Amino acid sequence: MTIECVAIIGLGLIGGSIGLAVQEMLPDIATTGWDADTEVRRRAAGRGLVGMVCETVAEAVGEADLVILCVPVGAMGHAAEAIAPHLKPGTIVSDVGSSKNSVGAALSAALPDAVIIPAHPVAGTEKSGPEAGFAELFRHRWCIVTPGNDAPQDAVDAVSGFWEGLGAKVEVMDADHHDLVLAVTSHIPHLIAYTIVGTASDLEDVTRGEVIKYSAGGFRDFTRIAASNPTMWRDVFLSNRDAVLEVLGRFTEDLSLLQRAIRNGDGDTLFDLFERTRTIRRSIIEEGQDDARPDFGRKDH
Ligand SMILES: NC(=O)C1=CN([C@@H]2O[C@H](COP(=O)(O)OP(=O)(O)OC[C@H]3O[C@@H](n4cnc5c(N)ncnc54)[C@H](O)[C@@H]3O)[C@@H](O)[C@H]2O)C=CC1
Ligand SMILES: O=C(O)C(=O)Cc1ccc(O)cc1
Repeated sequence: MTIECVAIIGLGLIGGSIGLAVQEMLPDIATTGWDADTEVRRRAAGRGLVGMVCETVAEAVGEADLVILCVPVGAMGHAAEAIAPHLKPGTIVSDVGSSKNSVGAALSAALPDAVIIPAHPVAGTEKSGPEAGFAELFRHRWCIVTPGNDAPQDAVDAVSGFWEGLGAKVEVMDADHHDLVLAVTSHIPHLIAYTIVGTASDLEDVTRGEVIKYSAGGFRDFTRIAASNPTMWRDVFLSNRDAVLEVLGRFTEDLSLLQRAIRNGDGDTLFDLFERTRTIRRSIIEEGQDDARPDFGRKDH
């Protein structure tokens, strides 16, 4: 199955990065794009995020062999309904949503006859919008593909090959497992960051100026994550509710154990945990997965 034309719906950080990456790394594939926001379309055209920014969704997807929905998870169903009447037969529809179960269900409901191959590039930043995209975003990063049981293998291979062409490493997984893994590695860490930054800003005896002035590395790192797109992350937590609540339950139990250890002066419990967690950080650095920004995340950096 050859992909000659890709349509990107949603021209923000991820859609824009895909558009730039295809033009740079897969120049034989034509790119079209559309965004519901007129101003985003104008800025996307200005940056040349895709070969042609279209004024209608029909124009954007009509010739596409692959359509990739790059909108917030809560908007995937609407975007799928908008493209539905305009697809040519055999077009593959994919997405980049950070949660996969609910998105897969929304796409199947809106596009009962389409070939749907959901995917999630596990690469991003705290930034959003058409100015935030860059072509190298996916290089050396994982992209998880979550096809349904009846998905045609040639379409799975086409989507996997597409992501590999953008420099990503591909793993195929079922959507349930994806959602549990990402709850641990991405969704709960974001929730923790949002919480601690909120807690700091609510402390009555510590001024806002002091929080900013004395923000040592730890708090500063949390503020980067807590600056992430509110619409996108609201949708992630609402859509991956079950897995997030499952992992959050475990997390709060573990936090209570640490609370008790501190109260009891139990240094061994604290030390043993901190020693164990340090090895995880070392493994991430050895894997070359330590930063999402350009020029990072490579062993040769
Ligand atoms: N930001 C990140 O680091 C990552 C995000 N993702 C996923 O990628 C998707 C997009 O996220 P970003 O690019 O960061 O967001 P973004 O906010 O930068 O871009 C989303 C774009 O979608 C447009 N949009 C919203 N509803 C629409 C609709 N119904 N039809 C057409 N356009 C519509 C918005 O106008 C906006 O320009 C989300 O589902 C997110 O979960 C996946 C990996 C990383
Ligand atoms: O900026 C960061 O640290 C991220 O975690 C980016 C990110 C956000 C959402 C995803 O689904 C995947 C990656």
